[in-house]
Amino acid sequence: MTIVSVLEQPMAKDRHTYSITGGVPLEGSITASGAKNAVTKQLVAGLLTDQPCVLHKVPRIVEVDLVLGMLAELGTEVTWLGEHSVRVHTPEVRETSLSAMYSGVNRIPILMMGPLLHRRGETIVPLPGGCTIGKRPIDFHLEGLRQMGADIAEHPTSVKVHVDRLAGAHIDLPFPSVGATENLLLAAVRAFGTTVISNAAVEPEIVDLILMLQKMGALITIDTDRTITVEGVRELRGVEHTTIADRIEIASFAAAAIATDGRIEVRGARQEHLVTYLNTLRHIGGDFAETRDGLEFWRARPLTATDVETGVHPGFMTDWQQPLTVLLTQATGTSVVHETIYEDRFGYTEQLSAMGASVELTTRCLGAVACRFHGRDFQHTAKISGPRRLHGADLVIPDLRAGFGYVLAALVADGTSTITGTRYLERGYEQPVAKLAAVGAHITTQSV
Ligand SMILES: CC(=O)N[C@H]1[C@@H](OP(=O)(O)OP(=O)(O)OC[C@H]2O[C@@H](n3ccc(=O)[nH]c3=O)[C@H](O)[C@@H]2O)O[C@H](CO)[C@@H](O)[C@@H]1O
Ligand SMILES: C=C(OP(=O)(O)O)C(=O)O
Repeated sequence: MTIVSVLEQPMAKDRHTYSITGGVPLEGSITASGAKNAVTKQLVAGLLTDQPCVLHKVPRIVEVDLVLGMLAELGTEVTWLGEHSVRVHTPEVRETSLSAMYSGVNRIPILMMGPLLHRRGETIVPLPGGCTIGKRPIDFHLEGLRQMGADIAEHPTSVKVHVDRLAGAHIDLPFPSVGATENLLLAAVRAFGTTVISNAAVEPEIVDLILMLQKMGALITIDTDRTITVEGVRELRGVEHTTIADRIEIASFAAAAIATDGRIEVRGARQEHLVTYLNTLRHIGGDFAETRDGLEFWRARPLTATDVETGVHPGFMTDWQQPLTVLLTQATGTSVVHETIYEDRFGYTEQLSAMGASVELTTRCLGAVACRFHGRDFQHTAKISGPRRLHGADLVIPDLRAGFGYVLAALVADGTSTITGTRYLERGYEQPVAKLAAVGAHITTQSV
C-alpha cells in the first residue's frame, strides 16, 4: 500500500488567507449550516443499504467533499440535487477498502468498517486523523467490534477487518466516546441479535444519526442512563433525512455577537441543543431570545469571568471551548476553563497571549471534576484574566475550532490581523467569510 505524504493529502493547502480588522460590533442575521459532525456520519450510514439515500441541509465544506470522495471510491453514486441536498446510492460496494490517501485526513474512515463488513465481510480502512488536540486512540472502537466477532489486524497506518457476520454483544464503553458510539451503532444495526452499548455518548449529532437509521428500518432504543440498545435487522432501506443545524457554528457566532458587543440572529438555531451553552453565556453577561426563525444573541451587561468545564453531552461541549475562551479574555476577573475531553486542546492560546491575552495553562484539574487527565502531565486547564485589549497579529490556525477562536480574537483586537491555516477552519465552517461579512465584519481574503 502506498503511503501518500501529508502534503499530498486532499486538505493539505489553504485556499485563502484572511485579513480582519477588529473593533466592529457584528450585527445581522445568518443561517446555520447543517452539522458537520452529524452529516458526515449520515453519509456513511447510506452505505448500509443498496437503496438511495437523500440528505438535506448538507454543508458545502471540505469535510463533506472528503467523505463523498471516499464513498465514490467505494462505488457510491453521488448526485447533488441542489445546493445543500445530496443523493448517495451504493447499489454495489465495488471496493472494500479505502485508499491510503485518506490516512490521517479525518475521523470518518473508521466509521465505514461496520457498513463495509455488512456489505462485503471485509475491509481495510486507513487510520483516522482529524484535529491534533490529543492522542485520539481508537481502542474503544476496535474492542467493541472485536466483541461483535470481528477479526481485526492493526497495521501502522490502517486496520484490516474481517467477519462472516457481526453479532450483537454487550459493550461497556470506558468513556462515552462519540465516535465509538457511532461506530458501534453503524455496526449493530444490521448485526445478528441485540447489541447493548452502555456508557454511550448521546450527543445531538448521535441522536440525529439514530433518527436517520430508525427511518431506514433500524430498531434502536436510548435509555436515560446512556444505554443504547440495538436490535439488529437483516436489511435497511433508503431514506430522506434533514441534518440538524450545527450547534458549534451557532455557538461560535453567538460568542462573536457578545464579544464584539453586537447582535446576531442565527436562523435555524435550536435552544434544546444549546441549553448548557446558553446558561454559560448568561453567566458571562450575554443573553439570547428566540426569534421566529432561530435564536438571537447579544451582550446584556458588562462581561464577567466565569468557570467552565467541558464534558460529554449534556455538558459543555469541548468544541465550544475556543470561541468561549476568547470571549473570556474580554470579561472582568479570572475565569477557569477545565478541558476534560482532550488532553491537548489549549495549544492555540499561545498566540492569544502574544496578542495581549492573559492565559495561564496548568496541568491541574481546576474544577469540580478530577478528570481522566488528573495527575498527568497535560496542560488541560486555562486561567484567563481579563479584560485585556488584544492587538492585531499574524495568526496561524492549528485546528478547526481554534480557527474560529482566532477569527474572534481578530474581530475584537485593535488593528488588522492576518490569518493563515484557514484550511482547518474551512474543513468545518461553511462560507465563514461570507457569513462574517453578512454581519458586518471587516474581512477580506487573498487567494493563495
Ligand atoms: C467528527 C466528529 O464528530 N468529531 C467530534 C467527535 O470526535 P471523536 O468521536 O473523535 O471524539 P470522542 O468522543 O471519541 O473522544 C473523546 C475522548 O475519548 C478518547 N477516546 C475515544 C475513542 C477511543 O477509542 N479511545 C479513546 O481514548 C479520545 O481520545 C478523547 O479523549 O466528538 C468530540 C467530542 O465531542 C468532538 O470534539 C469532535 O468534534
Ligand atoms: C475536533 C473536531 O473535528 P474532528 O473530530 O473532525 O477532528 C471539531 O469538529 O471540532
